[in-house]
Amino acid sequence: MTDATPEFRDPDDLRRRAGVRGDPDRDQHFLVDDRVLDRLPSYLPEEADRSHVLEIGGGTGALTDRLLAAADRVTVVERDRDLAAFLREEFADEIEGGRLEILAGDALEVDLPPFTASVSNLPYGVSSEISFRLLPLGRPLVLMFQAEFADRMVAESGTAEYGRLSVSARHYADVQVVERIPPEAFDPQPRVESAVVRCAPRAPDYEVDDEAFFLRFVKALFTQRRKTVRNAIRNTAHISGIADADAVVAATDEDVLSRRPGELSPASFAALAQVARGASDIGPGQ
Ligand SMILES: C[S@@+](CC[C@H](N)C(=O)[O-])C[C@H]1O[C@@H](n2cnc3c(N)ncnc32)[C@H](O)[C@@H]1O
Repeated sequence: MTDATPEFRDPDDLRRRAGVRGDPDRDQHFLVDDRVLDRLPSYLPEEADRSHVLEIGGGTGALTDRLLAAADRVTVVERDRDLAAFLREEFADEIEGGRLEILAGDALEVDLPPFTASVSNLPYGVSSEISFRLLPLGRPLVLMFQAEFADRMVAESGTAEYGRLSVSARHYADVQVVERIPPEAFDPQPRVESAVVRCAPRAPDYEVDDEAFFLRFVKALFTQRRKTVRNAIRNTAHISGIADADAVVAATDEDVLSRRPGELSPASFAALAQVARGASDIGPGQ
């Protein structure tokens, strides 16, 4: 599996052999900086199970090559049929040896295999949807995002970047920006800086009986981020499904009600959601 001095395929050679330039309109920004490519697998938590690593968006395979050296098995999901066909040809030996599988299809739709970890340079247009497909599965993830998205994901309460994304991601994992990547590391270059986020799964330090309600409630309150929590609860009852918003307000401390949603920690949101769930008109499991 691992080699003391592994020789990896050159990213420029891969693109030449694939005969593609990369289409930004199809979220195709290929990593061409070898040092960045080398580092990505190393950001997995040390204890991560590397027996089956999932890569979303294989492109021309520069990262796939590194993942094959770091993992026992790799599955790649690639939506572009031509790129998927190229990967099958380029990595025919690895596929033949049972160490690599290429799934041609949309990562939002394909059945994902039971992977143990994922390292992916994500298609930025669907970063959020893919992340929230992966995070609930409770596996370690190393994901490349637009830096602005990554900053919102890891933001702490009380900061301008803190929002629904920060609370929802932290519900599933400890999240941390491990490296910022300049546009020059890609070809074609994205317009903005990128960042790598490590997601280490763990149970949250609070209890929620109804996860779907909790996430919907967080989403609802952040649609009113400039309002007080009191008004946000009242104004968004139709989104969160609360039948009696006044009862939720009456059961909540003034200290919480007078703050803005962006000032509440994830645990405070969870406590509030537990109260609100009791006053919601949606039956369990719905
Ligand atoms: C940012 S590129 C990364 C390519 C390669 N892993 C690299 O690092 O050079 C994203 C890749 O995802 C593919 N892609 C775009 N949307 C996708 C989707 N919904 N599902 C799966 N792959 C997708 C693109 O064709 C592209 O190859």
